[in-house]
Amino acid sequence: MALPQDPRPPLEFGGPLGAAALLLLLPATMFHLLLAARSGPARLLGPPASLPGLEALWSPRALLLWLAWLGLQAALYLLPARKVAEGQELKDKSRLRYPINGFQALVLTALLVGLGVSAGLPLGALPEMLLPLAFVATLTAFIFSLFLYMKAQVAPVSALAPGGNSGNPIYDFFLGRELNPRICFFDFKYFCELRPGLIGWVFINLALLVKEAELRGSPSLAMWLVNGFQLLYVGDALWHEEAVLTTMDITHDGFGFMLAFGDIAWVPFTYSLQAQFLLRHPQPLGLPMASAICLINAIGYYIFRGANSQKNTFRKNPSDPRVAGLETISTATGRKLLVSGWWGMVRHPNYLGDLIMALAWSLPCGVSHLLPYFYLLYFTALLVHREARDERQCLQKYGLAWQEYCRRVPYRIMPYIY
Ligand SMILES: NC(=O)C1=CN([C@@H]2O[C@H](COP(=O)(O)OP(=O)(O)OC[C@H]3O[C@@H](n4cnc5c(N)ncnc54)[C@H](OP(=O)(O)O)[C@@H]3O)[C@@H](O)[C@H]2O)C=CC1
Ligand SMILES: CC(C)=CCC[C@@H](C)[C@H]1CC=C2C3=C(CC[C@@]21C)[C@@]1(C)CC[C@H](O)C(C)(C)[C@@H]1CC3
Repeated sequence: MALPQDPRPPLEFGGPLGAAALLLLLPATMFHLLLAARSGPARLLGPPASLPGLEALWSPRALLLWLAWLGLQAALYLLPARKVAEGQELKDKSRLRYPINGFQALVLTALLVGLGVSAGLPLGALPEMLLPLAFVATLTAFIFSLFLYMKAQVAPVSALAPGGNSGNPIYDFFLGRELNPRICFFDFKYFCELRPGLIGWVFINLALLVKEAELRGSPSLAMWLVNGFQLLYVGDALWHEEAVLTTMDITHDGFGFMLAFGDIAWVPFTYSLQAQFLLRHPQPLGLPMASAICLINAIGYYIFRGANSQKNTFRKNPSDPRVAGLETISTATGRKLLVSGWWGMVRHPNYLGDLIMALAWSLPCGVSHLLPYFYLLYFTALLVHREARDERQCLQKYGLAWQEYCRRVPYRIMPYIY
């Protein structure tokens, strides 16, 4: 493994051509999945049974609902927070401050939706609006990314992200130029990463469950499992909201189309694919199988949470008794790397746990269709690519110490396999 010599970051995602292709491919894939999930054959591969006209995509009601949703989440973000956390140190040695009130936003949204439903709000009508909602979310992502691109023109150089400033407008629009774009205390990237899309995902799932109950008398066991597992995942992310401040997205990546579209459109409309599939393709699921799937999800969650918490605790305070006994290697930066505990098993144990959970989310959908396994396939590709990006950055940051870590912990994600 050679240490990188060139201080300019290499172009990622296939450079400008790859970025241009992804700008079209990502929204096209999302619409393909939405259409496939509602079609009889539910084919992942191959063209959808029919293409929607503009009237199926455009709806003023969907636009209003979407704007109200964004407004509500922005208002909840601005409410007084139980804690204000500091982010990682920036290039100019300053630290940004972030409100920790994401879980509170989830609970308040649930209360408001509950009140709305008891006042007659037809939650079961939401599944019929998914297509136009996804359309306005995509439009919003394009317009918002354009705003972010222009905002970066007037940002100081110290506010720019390490990548995303190649000079090629398509590449930079896709990757994002500014690291932490914000207006006053309102941080756009942090807000989008955890609020409208992630919370929206849970309520889309819930609406699909309600619709299934309307259609068939009660929700199926498979639908309960998918809703429960994904609610646990989102609730966990918001409960441990502060931990997102050390992820690659916040500390390294600029905020451009990739993350804006990913956060506000891709996450709610493609991560709810299993529940969308189950609404139109009910699957029988017995208790023994359901228990086995719950066990798989629990194992995945145990590894995911254990690994993420161990690293966060260690990064916050290496002398914390929960991590003080773990073996470490020193690096030239003064920071240490864990080489025992979860991080001594593979170099990305948190990815392993996340992938096991992804499998558990698809299994309730049976094995008759490939479509509900899209998340598992896409997520494997995303994490393998993300792992390679992270390794490159760590090698640059930690040099020989990282090489020593790779020697001591040879597997990346899956022990003895990868
Ligand atoms: N559901 C989804 O769509 C997605 C979920 N995720 C999940 O998000 C979570 C966060 O992932 P991500 O941001 O990619 O990265 P990680 O949380 O894995 O963080 C990687 C960083 O951890 C630090 N690190 C690496 N090895 C060690 C070690 N041995 N000891 C101490 N520190 C170490 C390094 O940063 P430093 O040394 O600077 O602290 C490295 O850059 C994961 O659980 C992932 O599965 C991610 C993407 C999408
Ligand atoms: C294909 C495409 C548009 C890619 C963009 C990728 C984004 C969808 C993901 C990048 C990193 C993410 C994270 C989460 C959701 C998906 C995105 C935005 C996350 C918020 C999910 C919940 C986890 O607990 C998490 C907080 C660790 C996680 C952070 C990274």
